[in-house]
Amino acid sequence: MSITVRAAAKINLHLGVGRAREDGFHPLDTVYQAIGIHDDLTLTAAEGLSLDTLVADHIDPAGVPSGADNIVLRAARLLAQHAGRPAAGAFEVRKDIPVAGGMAGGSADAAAALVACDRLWDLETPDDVLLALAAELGSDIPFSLVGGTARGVGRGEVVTPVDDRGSWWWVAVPSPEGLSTPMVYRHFDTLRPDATEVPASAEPLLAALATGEPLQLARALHNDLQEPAIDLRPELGDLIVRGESEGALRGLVSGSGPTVVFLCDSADGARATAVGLAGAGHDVVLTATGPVAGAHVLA
Ligand SMILES: C[C@@](CO)(OP(=O)(O)O)[C@H](O)COP(=O)(O)OP(=O)(O)OC[C@H]1O[C@@H](n2ccc(N)nc2=O)[C@H](O)[C@@H]1O
Ligand SMILES: Nc1ncnc2c1ncn2[C@@H]1O[C@H](COP(=O)(O)OP(=O)(O)O)[C@@H](O)[C@H]1O
Repeated sequence: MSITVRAAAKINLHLGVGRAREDGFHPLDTVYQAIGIHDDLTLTAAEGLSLDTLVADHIDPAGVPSGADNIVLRAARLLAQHAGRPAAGAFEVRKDIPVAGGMAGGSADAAAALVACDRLWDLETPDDVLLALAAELGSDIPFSLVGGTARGVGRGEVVTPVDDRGSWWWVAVPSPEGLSTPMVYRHFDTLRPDATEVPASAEPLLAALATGEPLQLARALHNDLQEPAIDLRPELGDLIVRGESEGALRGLVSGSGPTVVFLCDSADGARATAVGLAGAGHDVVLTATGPVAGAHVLA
């Protein structure tokens, strides 16, 4: 018996970051959107626990831990422990989400693992319990379960779906080398010693989202981690300028980077931007729409 669960990449349309809390995490006011770049996880009944990872051509397999450090196995163990049963099953993960790219690929896999184990092991875990286990594993993981477009507060783990009237076209350009999330947050602390306790509010972004107008959304996009990410990787600034000159409405670093996403006005606009960026020498250029669903079982 086996089950396949699909989980999506996320981008942050708004990422307001406040001064670090005593526990080291930063208070956030963020708006996540799940977009159509996916990892698919298949779990097959087996006695032991195992993991096989297959990656798309644009992903370096060396970046994905193969053993107990993989967040898929950590998620399976956490749910098994909670349910008081052994963690058992053979996982196969097909990755298309850039690794260490600011698109929450690991979080998507963890959310998919929680959903797959819950089904295969017949646990019927209540949603609030699954969300709490997800938050224990990582700040972005509750959103990977929920999907769509949602506001995240706290350290990003307290997630509420929001009104989104649009169907938005995105072009995503990953970098060959990932960027460490803790490193980018630490660099934020260095560059912004004056950061306020309360992060920049997501309200203007939410108002733009509700209009369904790409130009309004383009104007409202905001990411407090963009400055530290560009300071660590100056070429990201050049990439944003290039994409905007190829017709995108606005370019933005995705989360902690280094993936850069471009909002386009239409399918044609996205195609033209993608062709322009490929012509400028970017080997990997992905096109996607959002919002899409959170972790869900494929029929
Ligand atoms: C920056 C964001 C924006 O959505 O995403 P990515 O760019 O990584 O995808 C998230 O805040 C990443 O969330 P996630 O990757 O789940 O982080 P966690 O595993 O919980 O934490 C990893 C590390 O990031 C830092 N961290 C994370 C969240 C937060 N609100 N403040 C932090 O300072 C801490 O150093 C923490 O030890
Ligand atoms: N299943 C997984 N997929 C990707 N990365 C994983 C996975 N499990 C653990 N990791 C580790 O998590 C780190 C962050 O990965 P990822 O979630 O892709 O990036 P980001 O936090 O930038 O969104 C990776 O560098 C890798 O060491």
